[in-house]
Amino acid sequence: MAAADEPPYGDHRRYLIGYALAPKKQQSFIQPSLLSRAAARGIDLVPVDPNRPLPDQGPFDLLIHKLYGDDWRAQLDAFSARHPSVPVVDPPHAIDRLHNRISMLQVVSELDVPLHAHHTFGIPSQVVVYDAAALSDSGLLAALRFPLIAKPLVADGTAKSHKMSLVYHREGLRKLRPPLVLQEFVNHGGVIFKVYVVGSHVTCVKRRSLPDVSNDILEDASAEGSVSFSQVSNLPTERTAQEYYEDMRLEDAITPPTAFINDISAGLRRALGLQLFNFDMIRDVRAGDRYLVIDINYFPGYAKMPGYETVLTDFFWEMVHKEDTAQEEEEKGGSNHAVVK
Ligand SMILES: Nc1ncnc2c1ncn2[C@@H]1O[C@H](COP(=O)(O)OP(=O)(O)OP(=O)(O)O)[C@@H](O)[C@H]1O
Ligand SMILES: O=P(O)(O)O[C@H]1[C@H](OP(=O)(O)O)[C@@H](OP(=O)(O)O)[C@@H](O)[C@@H](O)[C@@H]1OP(=O)(O)O
Ligand SMILES: [Mg+2]
Ligand SMILES: [Mg+2]
Repeated sequence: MAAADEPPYGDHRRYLIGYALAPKKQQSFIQPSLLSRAAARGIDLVPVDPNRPLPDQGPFDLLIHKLYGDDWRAQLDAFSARHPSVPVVDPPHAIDRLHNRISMLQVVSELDVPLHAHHTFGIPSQVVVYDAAALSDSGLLAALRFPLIAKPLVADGTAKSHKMSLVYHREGLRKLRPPLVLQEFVNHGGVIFKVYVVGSHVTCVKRRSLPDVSNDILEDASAEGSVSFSQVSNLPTERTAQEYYEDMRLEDAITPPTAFINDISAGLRRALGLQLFNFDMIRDVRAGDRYLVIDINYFPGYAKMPGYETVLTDFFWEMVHKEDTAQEEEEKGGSNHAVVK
């Protein structure tokens, strides 16, 4: 991999990267520190205007995006038809898979990853519920053990798609609004591992998560059947959570081995066909070194990743030079080139 300050092969041409991001994302991701880091390596980042024909903008050497909808999809198709050699990170059809919480995690179960001596991974048991009638279907629920976490089936970045409920008892299911996924809540010591993937780069950080659910809560028949939340910090059981966190030190949680995380990341990157994503992983307290992937997000909040400016700049640099190398080979009448689109 190229060092961060390696000169761009002595060529002084500049590269233009177009970004298409929602205003909130643009605000968090496009920091002056990223712009200057990239500029120092000959890369300029400019916003695209999604309301103007995309093929007429630029000319770009690379396009990155996190926008949804048919209009945007049509824009990207038109762009790729006009500029077939310009990489679009990432392909919309590959991103789509992350918009459904079943297809999102299905890929984890199918991963082809080398075996690690002590560490294993998987996903929590879960079922999809399409209508309210299914919520009282005992056959459907037989496969699951309470507590459950109910998540909207669709994960499309809307506030609604982040609204979840922790369900302690069967009665708690009545308030829920399908379509949703019922997933077993797995006690994990209140720490989540967020693994950020940027092409071949992988960074794992620890974050606070929901506290473990005690047997007392599960056995308390008078307690609420469910509580809803959309941000862990906004839990209704805030006091309890706060007390819990006082006893828990994030630094004490042991990060899973790097090789293990890297292998899962590489497997996911290959299987998903995506370059920019993160996934959330928890360690099942019942099962030693068993880890469960619970969520995968497209183009997450990279600005929260330590050293994100360098990591992203390296990635951009590789992407635009990959294209150069491929073009040179084509001009030489050489081999087929693999462009990530
Ligand atoms: N099966 C589970 N067992 C235990 N805790 C869970 C489980 N699933 C989710 N959580 C907790 O709930 C939080 C939210 O769940 P999840 O990550 O699926 O939601 P999200 O809205 O997609 O999050 P993000 O903001 O990362 O996109 C997790 O960060 C974790 O703290
Ligand atoms: O808000 P941030 O920038 O930090 O990023 C969050 C991102 O929101 P944004 O894309 O609107 O910005 C979320 O995307 P949507 O599901 O809502 O599409 C999701 O990917 C979170 O997991 C990210 O947080 P992280 O996982 O990195 O902690
Ligand atoms: Mg998550
Ligand atoms: Mg998510």
